[in-house]
Amino acid sequence: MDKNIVLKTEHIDKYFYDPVEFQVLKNIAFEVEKGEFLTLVGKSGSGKSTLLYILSTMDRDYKGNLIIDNELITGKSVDELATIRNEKIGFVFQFHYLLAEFTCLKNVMIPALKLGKHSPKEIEERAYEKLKMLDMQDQALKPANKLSGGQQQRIAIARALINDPLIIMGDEPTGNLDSKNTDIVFDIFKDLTRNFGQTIIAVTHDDEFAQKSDRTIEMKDGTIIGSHTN
Ligand SMILES: Nc1ncnc2c1ncn2[C@@H]1O[C@H](COP(=O)(O)OP(=O)(O)OP(=O)(O)O)[C@@H](O)[C@H]1O
Repeated sequence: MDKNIVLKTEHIDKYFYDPVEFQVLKNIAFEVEKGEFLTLVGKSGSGKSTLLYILSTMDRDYKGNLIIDNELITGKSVDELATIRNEKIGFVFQFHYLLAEFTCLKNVMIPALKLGKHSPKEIEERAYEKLKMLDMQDQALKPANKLSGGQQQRIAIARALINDPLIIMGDEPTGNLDSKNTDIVFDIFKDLTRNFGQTIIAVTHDDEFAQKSDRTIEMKDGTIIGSHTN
């Protein structure tokens, strides 16, 4: 098998017990290849966010297996998961959660400072590199809250890239953007997958965004009902 699989789920089931027992995910099994731009779609309540939470190693309470980078993630401790997450996963959310008073540069540096693998000077250089990739280097020293929504999302993408993650997970990454900025974010994701071998898994309600991605997994009532190569 010469496919380069970066993430795999095997028969993932998940239940919620409050207020009554309810199976939110049923037998979720799929693989994601390196460099793939994958979108997860489905009606509200179909289980997309619950699944993304598991894929991003933030939820440990499920049945089945999650494998990332050929390593079994299921069963690891909270601390082990935090390390794996910092090293291998970048996050882009609907709301960017930038620290408003901090400069853009500092915001981008934070996940690398937390990881503590490089000196602050090296991290600053890397942060400038990422800002440059996103054409945001001129904004580096501005406080994050002085930028437009679209610009702030680009800073959030630079922040997600700072530790050179294996996978970027997006939870409605364009949910708060107008169509022009949605297109910009889409083009950035496409460029990252095409030219930098980045893998992206994004939950979206935007059908057009999904149809332009490489592959769309469709969920309904906690199951995968389709996987379409676009
Ligand atoms: N903590 C929880 N306890 C109980 N039920 C929950 C919990 N979180 C989510 N659910 C239920 O699980 C189902 C799936 O929710 P989830 O948020 O994963 O759906 P979704 O597809 O991401 O929806 P949306 O598109 O609206 O974000 C829903 O019926 C929701 O009400």
